[in-house]
Amino acid sequence: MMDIALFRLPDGRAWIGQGPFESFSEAPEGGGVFYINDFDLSDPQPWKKPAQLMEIQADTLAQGAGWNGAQLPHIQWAKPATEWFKMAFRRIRREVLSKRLEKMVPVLTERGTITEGDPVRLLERVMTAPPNTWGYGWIQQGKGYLGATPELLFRAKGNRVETMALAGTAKPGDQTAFLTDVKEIEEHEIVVRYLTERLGTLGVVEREPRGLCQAAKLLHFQSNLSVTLDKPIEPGALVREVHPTPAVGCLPREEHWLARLREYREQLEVPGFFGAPFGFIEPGESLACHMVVAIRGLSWKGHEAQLPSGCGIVGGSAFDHEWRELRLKREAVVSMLGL
Ligand SMILES: C=C(O[C@@H]1C=C(C(=O)O)C=C[C@H]1O)C(=O)O
Repeated sequence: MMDIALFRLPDGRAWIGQGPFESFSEAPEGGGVFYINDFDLSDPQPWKKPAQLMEIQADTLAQGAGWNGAQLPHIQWAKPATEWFKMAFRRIRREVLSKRLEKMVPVLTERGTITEGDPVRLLERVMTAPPNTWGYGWIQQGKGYLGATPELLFRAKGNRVETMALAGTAKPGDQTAFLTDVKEIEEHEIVVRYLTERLGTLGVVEREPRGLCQAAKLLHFQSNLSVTLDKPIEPGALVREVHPTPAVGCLPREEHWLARLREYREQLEVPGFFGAPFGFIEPGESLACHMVVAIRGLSWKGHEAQLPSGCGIVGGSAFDHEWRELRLKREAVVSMLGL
């Protein structure tokens, strides 16, 4: 099967690209190109232009993807162990309480075995994922990742850039308590402050009041921000400017702490796609660039599947609460993918 990239907007419009893909270091003119990288932005040529691009709908996906007889997968999940994560959690919390660090997002990965079928078929579920999410997928021979994320890194068109702070999590039933939860608000406002400062160097930033986002069985705080750029910036350069935000990274976003974050991610064997930017520039007249944060998804290599989830740790975080939040996030993915 050819390499495949997929991107779906919250309004349902979607595109599938079939390989071979040509790689570029800067977004090529004319759009119709995907941005695919890992969390560390290690690919210097992240813009991937497919040999063939098709705008698709949920019911025309199979035409674009060509299943070749692939069946829906069955995955047997193993319960994740607590030890390593607990150690990372304690160390991060200690750094936060000593006021050296404000926030960091460690990631726990549940692992599974694909006992039958092919995960490529899960693209169908990505196409019909709940509203308020962006679907993404990148599939190569024998490996890939896909998901539906509620988190926009930015949307850019001309000199106008829109973004959101999305952080702070609860179950929909816990809404009343959530709205006044000091720890969740702090976790969220750290991200707002970060984005305001970062984008403030590019133009005048406007912030909407903190609101709620309900996406796929979870509730988050969401604050929309926008900026009118003083001068144009290539979207790949804008990624480097803002990624990783403290919604999936750390604050301060200094090399010292980023190195520590990478260390935890390696120790916990977090798949590289998780928390990475994933994007698409619309073809034709529009040329709108959509860049999202690849969370709420799974990855696989051969018969091994990985299901990561992360949680922001601040001074007020308690292990049992965060452990539950990690589980809720993974359950939301499993349910969205119908696994
Ligand atoms: C890291 C994840 O989600 C991020 C972390 C959140 C939080 O800590 O409250 C909320 C939304 C996302 O920014 C995830 O879904 O795994």
